[in-house]
Amino acid sequence: MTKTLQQVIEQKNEQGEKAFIPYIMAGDGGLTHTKETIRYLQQLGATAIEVGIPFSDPVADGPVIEKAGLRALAEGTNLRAILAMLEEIKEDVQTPLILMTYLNPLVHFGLQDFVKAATKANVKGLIIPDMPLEERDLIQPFLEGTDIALVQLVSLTSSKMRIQEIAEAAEGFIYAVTVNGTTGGQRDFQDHVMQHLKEIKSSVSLPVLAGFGISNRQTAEKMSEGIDGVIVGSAIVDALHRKDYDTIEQFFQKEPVETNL
Ligand SMILES: O=P(O)(O)OC[C@@H](O)[C@@H](O)c1c[nH]c2ccccc12
Repeated sequence: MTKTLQQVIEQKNEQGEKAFIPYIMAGDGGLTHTKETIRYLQQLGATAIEVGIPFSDPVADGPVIEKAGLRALAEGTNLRAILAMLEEIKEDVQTPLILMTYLNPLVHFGLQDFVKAATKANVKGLIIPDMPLEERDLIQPFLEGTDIALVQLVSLTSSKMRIQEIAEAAEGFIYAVTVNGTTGGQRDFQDHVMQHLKEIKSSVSLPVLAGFGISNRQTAEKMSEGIDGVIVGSAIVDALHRKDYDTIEQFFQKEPVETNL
């Protein structure tokens, strides 16, 4: 039996390392490129990889990811093709894959069919930012008995009570959103963000990872103090688009690797 997303993150932490989850947009540069990118990030030592499904109305996304999504859609990328591609490479990919998608493409695909296809493609986690906790029964019944974790987001404005509610339902890890707003950009984090992250960490048993606005190694290290790791999206998506691999590799401890990119 392969490890769950939560186990993989916990194992990383037990080794004294923070989890690092890069986000990529499926189909940006074409699906063959996405395939190679997944292999590359696995080789670099990503703890898991968050794979974004392009969508025309990405309400939580800032300009970098929105544009990447539009490029992917212009390439003709769709959910079915992405799942087929992931199934094709599943034998070579041990790094857990987390799909990040808005609800609309899933409903369009059919939720039950989607879960079946995602299970076949060995997907280990799911982030649906426009599906509030209260609506999770839309998909949760189909996820029972699979090892796909439905990851929940906690925001800066979530109350203690809300954090508790979310923590009870959450799986995999808690995604602590570090800004009020959309993905991307280089931010000056306020001190209270660190405090907020530590509070979340002290009130939940799942691993806590922070994401939104982390654009370099230094910020990644600072944000992960006292919690279990970070997620970086826009900085990775932008660097991949510019073929700037040094920027990507700065986030990893490891030596540079051979790549077909
Ligand atoms: O791009 P940033 O600021 O590094 O943030 C991570 C983020 O991109 C990724 O996790 C993500 C992309 N789209 C999302 C929508 C909602 C929640 C999270 C996401």
